[in-house]
Amino acid sequence: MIYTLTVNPSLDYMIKLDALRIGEIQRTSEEEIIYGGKGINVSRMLQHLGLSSIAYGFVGGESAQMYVQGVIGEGIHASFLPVKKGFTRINVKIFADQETQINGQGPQPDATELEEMLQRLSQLGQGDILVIAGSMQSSIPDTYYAQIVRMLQANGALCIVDTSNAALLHVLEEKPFLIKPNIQELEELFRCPMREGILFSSMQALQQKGVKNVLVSCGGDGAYLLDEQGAIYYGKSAHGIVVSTIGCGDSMTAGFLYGWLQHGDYKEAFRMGLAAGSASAFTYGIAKGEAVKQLADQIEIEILRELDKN
Ligand SMILES: Nc1ncnc2c1ncn2[C@@H]1O[C@H](COP(=O)(O)OP(=O)(O)O)[C@@H](O)[C@H]1O
Ligand SMILES: O=P(O)(O)OC[C@H]1O[C@](O)(COP(=O)(O)O)[C@@H](O)[C@@H]1O
Repeated sequence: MIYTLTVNPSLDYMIKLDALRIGEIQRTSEEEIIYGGKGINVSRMLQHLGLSSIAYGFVGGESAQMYVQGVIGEGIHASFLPVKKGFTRINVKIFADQETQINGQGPQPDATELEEMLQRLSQLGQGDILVIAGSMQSSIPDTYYAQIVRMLQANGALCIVDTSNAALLHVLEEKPFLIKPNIQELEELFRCPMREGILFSSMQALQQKGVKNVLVSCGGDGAYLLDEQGAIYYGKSAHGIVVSTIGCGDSMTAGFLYGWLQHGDYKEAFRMGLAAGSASAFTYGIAKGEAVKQLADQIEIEILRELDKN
């Protein structure tokens, strides 16, 4: 079974403005609430591609009910733990001449609540896949994701992680199956701009720590994959009219997982990841499965380095 974990889900309040004018009272021209958060977006894209998953996470306060009902209403299997302190955050996504995002803090799980989640996750084992995605609230130790990956991999489950900064650094030590930083997150991690040569050596440094596959997304510039056999691929994004880039990374993670489960091949997984990311860029929200499959044929992938023969 596939599981996703979103420790800090969000009601994504998507609003359209002609232009964003700081310091003024403005009225929206369109508005919508999307039940967001990185893991949930992964579950949603998997569902659109025909794969079911169970979404775990923490919710809190009065916004929790709206969130959980919204997610379940979409047919996503959700099992969220209530947190006493704080409320499920509302992330404001402004579409004007540019995209602006203001992400909230979210509910603060305490030690007992964090332990309860670990108990729940400890049931996963051989044949299960957990996708952990998103940032963590300040009450959660930086080592929490690493602790989860250690426990699950010892049980025989496979882990995919999309996070950044200290949480990502700790996770690397546990050698997950896949990480998917974007280029900015990689630059933050290595504290330097990622020109091509540096990018490859950085991806290899991450793999030397034990991560099997490193997928680095670069927005409209496509993505790079270093697979577990040492091959490096570059894939271009598809061309189209960009509507919203929110959820592109999550779509890419889901597409990659889908492609890998379908074909057992990293290049095909990469193709589906790129197609899913771009399809969501051309959609307001997470793209439908049909749109992803149509784009997959147009995705061009270059092999930059062949497989390691040793
Ligand atoms: N402007 C865009 N045009 C086409 N495809 C895009 C665009 N932005 C993102 N994508 C696709 O989605 C993938 C993930 O996007 P990215 O913005 O790098 O992720 P994240 O949301 O994690 O920052 C990219 O590698 C690309 O395939
Ligand atoms: O957990 P974080 O890093 O605060 O991000 C949460 C936000 O990320 C999203 O999942 C979108 O993520 P991506 O654009 O990186 O795919 C939003 O739905 C949500 O508001």
